[in-house]
Amino acid sequence: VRNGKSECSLSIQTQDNLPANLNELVKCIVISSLVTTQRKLKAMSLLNGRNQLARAVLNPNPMDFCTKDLLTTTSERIIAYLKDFNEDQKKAIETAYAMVKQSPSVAKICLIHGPPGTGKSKTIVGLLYRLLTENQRKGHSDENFNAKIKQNRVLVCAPSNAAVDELMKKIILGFKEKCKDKKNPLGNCGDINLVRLGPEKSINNEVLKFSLDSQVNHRMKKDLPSHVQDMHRKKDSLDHQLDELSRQRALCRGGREIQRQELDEKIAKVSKERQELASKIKEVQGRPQKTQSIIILESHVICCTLSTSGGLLLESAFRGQGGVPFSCVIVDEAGQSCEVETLTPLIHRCNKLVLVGDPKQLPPTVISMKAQEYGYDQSMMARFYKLLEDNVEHNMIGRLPIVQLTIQYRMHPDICLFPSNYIYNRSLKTNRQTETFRCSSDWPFQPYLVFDVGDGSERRDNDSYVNVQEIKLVMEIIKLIKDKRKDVTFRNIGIITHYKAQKTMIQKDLDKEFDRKGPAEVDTVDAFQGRQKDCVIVTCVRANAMQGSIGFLASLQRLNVTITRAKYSLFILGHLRTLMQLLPWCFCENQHWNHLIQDAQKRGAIIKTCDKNYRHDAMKILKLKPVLQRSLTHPPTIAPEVSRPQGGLPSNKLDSGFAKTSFVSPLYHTPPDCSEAAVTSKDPERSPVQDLLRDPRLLRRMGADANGKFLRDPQSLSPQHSGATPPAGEPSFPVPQQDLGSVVPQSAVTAPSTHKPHVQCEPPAAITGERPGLSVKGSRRSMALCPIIGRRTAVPRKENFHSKAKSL
Ligand SMILES: Nc1ncnc2c1ncn2[C@@H]1O[C@H](COP(=O)(O)OP(=O)(O)OP(=O)(O)O)[C@@H](O)[C@H]1O
Repeated sequence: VRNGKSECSLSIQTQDNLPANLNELVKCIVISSLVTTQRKLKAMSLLNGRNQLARAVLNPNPMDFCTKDLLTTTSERIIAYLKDFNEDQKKAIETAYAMVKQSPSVAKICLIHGPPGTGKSKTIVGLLYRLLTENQRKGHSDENFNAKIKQNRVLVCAPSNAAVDELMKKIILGFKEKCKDKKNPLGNCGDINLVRLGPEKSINNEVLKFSLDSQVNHRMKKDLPSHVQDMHRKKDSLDHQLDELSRQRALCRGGREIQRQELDEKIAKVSKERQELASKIKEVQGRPQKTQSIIILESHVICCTLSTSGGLLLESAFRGQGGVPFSCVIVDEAGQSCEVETLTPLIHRCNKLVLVGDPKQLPPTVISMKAQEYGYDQSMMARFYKLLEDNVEHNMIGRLPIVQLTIQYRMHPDICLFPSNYIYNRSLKTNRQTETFRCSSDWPFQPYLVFDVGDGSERRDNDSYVNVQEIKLVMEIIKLIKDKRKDVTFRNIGIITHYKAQKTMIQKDLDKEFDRKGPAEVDTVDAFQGRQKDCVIVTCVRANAMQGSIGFLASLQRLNVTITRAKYSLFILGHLRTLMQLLPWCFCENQHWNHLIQDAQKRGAIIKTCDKNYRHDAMKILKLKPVLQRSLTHPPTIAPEVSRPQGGLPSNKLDSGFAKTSFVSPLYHTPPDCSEAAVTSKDPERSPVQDLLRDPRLLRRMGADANGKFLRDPQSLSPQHSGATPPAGEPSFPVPQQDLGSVVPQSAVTAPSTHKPHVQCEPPAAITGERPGLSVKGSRRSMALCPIIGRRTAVPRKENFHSKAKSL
């Protein structure tokens, strides 16, 4: 600090396009740190020499993955503990536990696949409990919590700080709750020792007291003589003074030159004093490295980002200790980290890797198209998953060696229905209690509706898009929700849009309407990954029936995250003709939205609307009169014991008198002036693939002859999911055909045209370089400066946890 100003020296090397004798000011922007990249490089270069898992990672075969058949003996106490878990979760815990208990020299990987809300974090906590408590009871050395080398130390990582912190909150709650003697806990987190590595500024306040730095500070201060403690207090006070002076300096604008100078001088003086004091403290109390190492060695669970696990801190703490420092490495959100990032914690030579995640949700964010071409945006978990699925398909193995979590605790069953059938091969079921809560009459709104905003049109806004009509409808819906439920707050409603310009405009309207106390949070789908809201409104924006391109909206993973965030109500707003248009030049582009819309159509969940009816049509989100209400998805079924296949409870049992209207009322008929926006499908029973097969160009591309006979396997172009929306009448969609007429009259139904002229088609997102929440131009600029961005900065997820975590 010189004259009250912070200065730093930089050495800049140029590629000779700047004159060497440049005397002008040069503006420098820090684009990114290379630390993470260096760690990834290090992990790759060390992989072969250090780790027996290397072969399994590079050239995996099914034997490298552990299966459910590994049996372990379980104590009464563990059996009692596991009562809180469902069967899948128990299997996952037992499988991973058995793997860790195998000889440390046997390299093995355990894959735990958990669709949205299926309790991945809960399962990790259960696994940690299983691993860390067994030995304590048997009087092993781990009972001594000061033991330098833990028998059972676990490294828990996730790709982002936010994800690590969210998981940590659950670990803390889980272990504190199960502490044997709460008044005399054996560790700093119930009966275990827990530490969070990483810079304090990136750690969530709720878990900050477990950070390595605060534990080091606490321990060092505690053991210090009183005069050093005084020095610490003095330093804290100088910090405080500096903050205050800087604040005054920032406010001192205009022509107050003398005052500014005085403040600058004071700041310089206090800074100098603080710096000298800090050096003195270091001198007298010694370096914190030793304390850091002790805390790390004493910890049972070490939590950090994948990148931090490759830092020098862990390496130096374990140097000279001998043996492998961890009994296993657990990676949460493994579907969201790049391969090389996932390699990082393996530098510690641990042979047991547990990957927990969902490759069917958003993959790692990689901006560079080139990097994407080389598969850099594919996670290790996704690669393993594909390989194992291929093995099953080719009968090389009988079943997938992946533990699947299949019971979800988040969504209303009507919301869960489509993702379960289409994305998760009909395997995702709703926990019965969750179903009862979600269908409760306390919640006055319908669970699942798709609004066809037929008169909406997209407008380019710089490098993004807006759709003003959809915004109008969003506002009508929000106003209605707010009107009906005064208790609905910012935390309860999420508005998801894929376009920055739309987000900004909605935010402005919300601020205006609700005086900045907006009842909803607006953001991109990427920001919502891992989070949930009571009600989610999706505005799709794209409405370009002439071109049909929907950009990055088309990705199945993005669609999946978009439609699986809501607990009670999901309202999707879009221009359905654009969304379901199957493009002749890119068969795959809109196929997923096409399926979603066809499914909604079969379930009678589509509401066609246009400008003059927005307010009126928004009312249709209200639940129906009890006598007329029925599940949109299923007739009543007898629920099996724990959970049952998708479909709401017969809502007439539960819904109360909030209703204003009914699905069979004329309200739901297409108003005459909306006919333009008819939802299109020639034959609702015909699958989109069948429709496409009529197009000779597509037939050729799919390897079929003019009669539609396949010359090669059409699977490569057909939806990759065997759970694709089945034709009406199949058991999973038992809505009778006549239901369709009550919402969208059959007469309005026409086929999506696959014969648009090629020249008018906009290139797909992959070509335009579109990125979620980024402007097109912005992303190109980023590509030039920063070829690869491995991680998005995630926003804390799972807001429902906050209230509990406050009591930590
Ligand atoms: N066996 C269970 N019994 C009761 N509730 C459960 C069970 N498993 C999970 N839950 C609840 O389901 C919710 C979601 O759990 P969790 O956060 O662990 O899921 P997740 O798979 O990590 O979610 P996400 O998809 O957001 O990553 C939590 O409120 C949790 O308490």
